[in-house]
Amino acid sequence: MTPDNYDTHFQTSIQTTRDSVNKALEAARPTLDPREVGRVTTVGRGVAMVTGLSGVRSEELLVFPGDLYGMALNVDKDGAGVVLLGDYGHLGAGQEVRRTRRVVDVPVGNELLGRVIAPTGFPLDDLGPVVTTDRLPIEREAPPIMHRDPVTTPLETGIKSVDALIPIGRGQRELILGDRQTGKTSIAVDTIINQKDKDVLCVYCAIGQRAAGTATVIHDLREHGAMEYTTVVVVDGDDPPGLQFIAPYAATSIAEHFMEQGHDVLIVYDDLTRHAQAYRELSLLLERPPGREAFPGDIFYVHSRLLERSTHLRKEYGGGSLTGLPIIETEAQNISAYIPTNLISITDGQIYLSPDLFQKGVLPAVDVGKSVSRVGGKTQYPAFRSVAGQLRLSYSQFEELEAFSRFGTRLDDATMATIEHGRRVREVLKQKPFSPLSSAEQIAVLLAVSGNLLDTVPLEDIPAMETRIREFMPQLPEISAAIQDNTPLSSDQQGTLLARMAEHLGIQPPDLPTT
Ligand SMILES: Nc1ncnc2c1ncn2[C@@H]1O[C@H](COP(=O)(O)OP(=O)(O)OP(=O)(O)O)[C@@H](O)[C@H]1O
Repeated sequence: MTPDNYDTHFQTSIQTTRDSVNKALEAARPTLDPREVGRVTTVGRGVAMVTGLSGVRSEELLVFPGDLYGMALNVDKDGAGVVLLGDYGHLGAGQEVRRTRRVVDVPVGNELLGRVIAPTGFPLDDLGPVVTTDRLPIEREAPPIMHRDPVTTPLETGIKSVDALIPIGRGQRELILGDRQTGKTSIAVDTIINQKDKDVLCVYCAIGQRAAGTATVIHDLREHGAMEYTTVVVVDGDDPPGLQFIAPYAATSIAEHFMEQGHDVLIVYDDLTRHAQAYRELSLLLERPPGREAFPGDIFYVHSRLLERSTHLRKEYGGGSLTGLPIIETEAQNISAYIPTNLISITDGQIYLSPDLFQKGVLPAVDVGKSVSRVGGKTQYPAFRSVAGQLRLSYSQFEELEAFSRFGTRLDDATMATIEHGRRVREVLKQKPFSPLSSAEQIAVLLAVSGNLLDTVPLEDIPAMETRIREFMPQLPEISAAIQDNTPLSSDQQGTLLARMAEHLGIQPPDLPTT
């Protein structure tokens, strides 16, 4: 090697060594990952107080040891009150807590259809992990008023007493309330089952229910093929109150994602009484001042900001809709208690289920007098309205007359006829669970009873008559055509339909000429 060559070789090897030393230094340099770490001071039932996190924001997600997450709810200068979102048995004072700088969010997307998940997105079925590309925060602003359109399309429940007397529209919020075991869940589940082939996606959110009750609902949905278009969000009564509190918000974000893609969506909150109780528990533990019935002062806001997210979006914003069916359990039929009155004033109507009617076997036990739908009437198909328009009024009048007749008063023939007719209407409105009727079938059956066709039929034969009318439906295509054309049934058309049904049933209708 010449001295020149030697020099070049030496320089190159020095450079190589320098490069590798630099590389090694770079790899060994500690990366600074600033983390704000605080300490737990106390742990209560489902809440923890933490200090040392000066920058923590309200509703921020915090991480505790053992992969336990919490949501900061009370933030003040001395520390933060945190709602725990998981099993907190291992947590104690002095343990570390870290900020995440993000809010609580939930996976969203079509992958969730058919799944049963916790409000955190954790799978509760045996279908493997929930893998979605999108996530949304659980707390989101409701769509602004300029993004909203009037409610115009009916949401068919398949339940005669609801569709005929208290119709619901897509984008409406209709409260279902009643004492325990009066059939509240059944109405909601029947409505979900009736959305099959109607292009409506559903989210059922069980809050604080018995595990057995929720399992039955999921079984019923599976059995009737409704899980294909439904997501179930479950939080048990035994779960921490923090999880119960976030559940309806998480479920709404899942539903909103479908709505923003242009789908019509139905969400059931079963039930918001448990949700209010969980929030009351958290608020009392966080030492917030109690108000009426010991609920915190912002309980109205908690529910209104949830239900404001139900709406019908304008076409420019996707045209989807979110119909909300919140459920509330009353105590001793007291619908003027704090939470029921709050929700009655937030929603666009209510379906009240009466324990008295339930005991008498009038099922579903819908109390027509105390139920109302403030926007759904406008969405009813014109063909439906032409048959059921007067039904609500005449049914209420019948109920009054019937109550009066119990005093043993002697009644004239016309009044007796009205009562007998009303009894048949009531019999027709009875319906078993999981037996939804299409709108056309409902119109035919209601036409038969409102056209006095069934007045001579004994009460016990009414269900059989209804079955025969439904079987006869394929021969009454006019009804389906009127629904499709959005036209009412003229009195001539009604007369013809009644005559054909009378002939099929072998009944002499009172208003048709005898032959
Ligand atoms: N239309 C109906 N016909 C016959 N039985 C019904 C009808 N609706 C509900 N039931 C029965 O009534 C019982 C109570 O129904 P459901 O569980 O829906 O009531 P709930 O008010 O939601 O109860 P909870 O207070 O436990 O939440 C159930 O056994 C159900 O099968």
